[in-house]
Formats: sequence, C-alpha cells, structure tokens
Amino acid sequence: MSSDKDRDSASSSGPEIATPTTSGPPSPQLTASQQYPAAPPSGENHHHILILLSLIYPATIVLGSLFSIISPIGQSASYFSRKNNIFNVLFVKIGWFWTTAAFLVHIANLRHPNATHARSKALIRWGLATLAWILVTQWFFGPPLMDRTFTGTGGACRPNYAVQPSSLAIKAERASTSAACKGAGGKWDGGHDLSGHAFMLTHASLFLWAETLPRLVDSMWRGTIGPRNISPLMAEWFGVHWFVWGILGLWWWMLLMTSVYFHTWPEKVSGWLVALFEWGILYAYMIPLNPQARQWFGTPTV
Ligand SMILES: CCCCCCCC/C=C\CCCCCCCC(=O)SCCNC(=O)CCNC(=O)[C@H](O)C(C)(C)COP(=O)(O)OP(=O)(O)OC[C@H]1O[C@@H](n2cnc3c(N)ncnc32)[C@H](O)[C@@H]1OP(=O)(O)O
Repeated sequence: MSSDKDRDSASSSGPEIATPTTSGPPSPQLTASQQYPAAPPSGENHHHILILLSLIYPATIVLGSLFSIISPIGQSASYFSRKNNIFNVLFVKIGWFWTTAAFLVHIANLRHPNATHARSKALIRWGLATLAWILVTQWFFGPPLMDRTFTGTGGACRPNYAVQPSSLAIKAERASTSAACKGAGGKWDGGHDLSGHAFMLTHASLFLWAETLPRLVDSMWRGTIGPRNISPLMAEWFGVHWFVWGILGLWWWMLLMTSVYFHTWPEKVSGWLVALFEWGILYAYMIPLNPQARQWFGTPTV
C-alpha cells in the first residue's frame, strides 16, 4: 500500500481526496454477479460533493433572512432570538472548541494505512483553519478583522454618559474591539458589523465537511451500496460520525437562527463570504488542483 507521500506525488492529474482502505472495499476484479460498484466514489467526486454541500450555507442565510421578513413567526421573539439561549452560550460562543473536539475524534479514528502521517497533515490543515478563525474573530495584530471592518466603516463604541460613570464611559470611548466595548458598557454602533456567527458557523462547517467527507462517503457506500453489514456500520456511526454530524447539524440550525433573528443582510453575507476564503483556497482549489500543495498539506482521508 502506498503512503500518502507516494500517492500525492503520483497523482498530478487531478483531485484525489480519499485513499483506498486496508479493509472493506472489494477488489476491482469483481465478477459480474456482484451487484455493487467495486469501490467507493473517488476523490474527484468528493471534490464535487464538497462544492455542492458548500451551497447549503448561502441557501440557509437567504432562507432565514426571507423568513424573518415575510413570516410573522420570524418576526416574533422566540427562545432562539435570545442571545442567552443555551445553544448559543454553551456551544456557539465556544464553537471553535467544539469543532476542534469533533475533528479530533475524527482523526483519532482514521483507518488510513499510514494514520500517523495522515493525522499530522490533518493537524496542519486544522492549524490553518484555526489561524483564519483567530485572524477574523480574535486578533489581527491588534483588534480582529471583524472589529477592524467595523471601525473602518465608521463604527465606534458609543458610551452612554447618562447612565455610565465617567471612568467607564471614557473606557468605552477608547474601546477598539466589540468585546472591550461591551465590557465597558458601551454600544458598538454605526459601522458594518460583519456577523461573527455567520462567519464562524460557516467556516467551521466547511472545515468539518472537507475533513470528514471521504470517511462519510466511504461509510455510506459500505452501508447502502457496498457489501451490507450492519454491525461495522453501527460501530462507525457510534464511534466516529455522531459527533461530527451533531456539530454540523447544530451549526446549521444556529446559522438559520442567526439569519432569522440577527444582523442585516450585508452583515450576514460578508460573514459568509469571509468564511469561504481559507476553505476555498485550501480545499476547493489547492488540494484538488495542485500536487505540490498536496505534498505540503496532505489530503483529507478515510
Ligand atoms: C490525536 C488524538 C486526539 C484524541 C482526541 C479525543 C477527543 C478530545 C476532546 C476534546 C479536546 C478538545 C481540545 C480543543 C482545543 C481547541 C482550542 C480552541 O479552539 S479553544 C477556543 C474556544 N473559543 C471559541 O471557540 C470562541 C468561539 N467564538 C467566537 O469566535 C465568537 O464568539 C463568534 C465569532 C462566534 C461570535 O462573535 P460575537 O457573538 O461577538 O459576534 P456576532 O456573531 O456578530 O453576534 C452579535 C450578537 O448577536 C448575537 N447572536 C448572533 N447570532 C445568534 C444566535 N444564533 N443565537 C443567539 N445570539 C446570536 C451574539 O450572541 C452577539 O451578542 P452579544 O454581542 O454577545 O451580546
């Protein structure tokens, strides 16, 4: 069985995301009497599936925003319109932690023949995704990009002199991040407030899809098209997929709620667009199309 490195240098002609597995898929020399395809879909198909899946997120933003405009339910307050709802506080507000945990469970269970090498490359890709998340939401040589966008488009922290003690009001006036402004009791007001939720939920979901898709497709192939055997499939589901699917499902729902209850159209769209950046360069362009990039960053695998 060839290693990731061998495979990467050999495959210069097109996308190759998944690798063959050591156990499971039947050999290509199947007799005509066998009713299922000889192997799970190839890496090239994964690339196309991934691009299609990425359309879920703009569609969700459009759907939620339209719903908030035309439906009375969308306009009325609900549990999910509260900032302190439990899913927001316990999950989205520390969303990169949960995304990382689901990703770690996935890579801990890789069945790639050279899993150590595959894991180290996967951790490099996680590092790039983490860096993108940090630059946009936490720190960009000072305030993060989302706060710089806000102040760069005329926004500022407005103190409320009427109710705030003057020391806090001065602190608010000087705040250059939304967190500092909130901490000083000011109002983050007036600029383009790129939706951090739209960014993070889309960015994290696209990362998880890209990393886990080969394994998900492989498991589905085994369960529905390939040789049917329910117990390994159950082990797959309870051992690996439940966490990733749970997080993907919750991120989708919270993006829908953000689209219904929070932010303006342009703020949600800019959050989504910024989320495409790192994912688009790495997973939609470099890994499928550039053999050199595959050497450096590896390819998501089963
Ligand atoms: C090799 C083998 C391994 C084996 C392994 C086995 C398993 C091991 C298991 C486990 C180990 C795990 C190890 C992990 C290590 C990881 C390291 C880390 O990553 S630690 C980082 C954690 N920190 C985060 O994750 C922060 C994430 N949060 C953020 O970045 C921000 O909060 C962000 C961008 C999501 C949101 O920022 P905004 O809330 O300030 O801004 P806006 O989205 O524009 O929202 C404006 C307002 O609208 C509300 N809003 C918007 N949408 C809402 C919604 N849907 N629901 C409620 N409110 C909403 C918001 O709550 C906000 O309100 P308001 O300003 O707070 O008052």
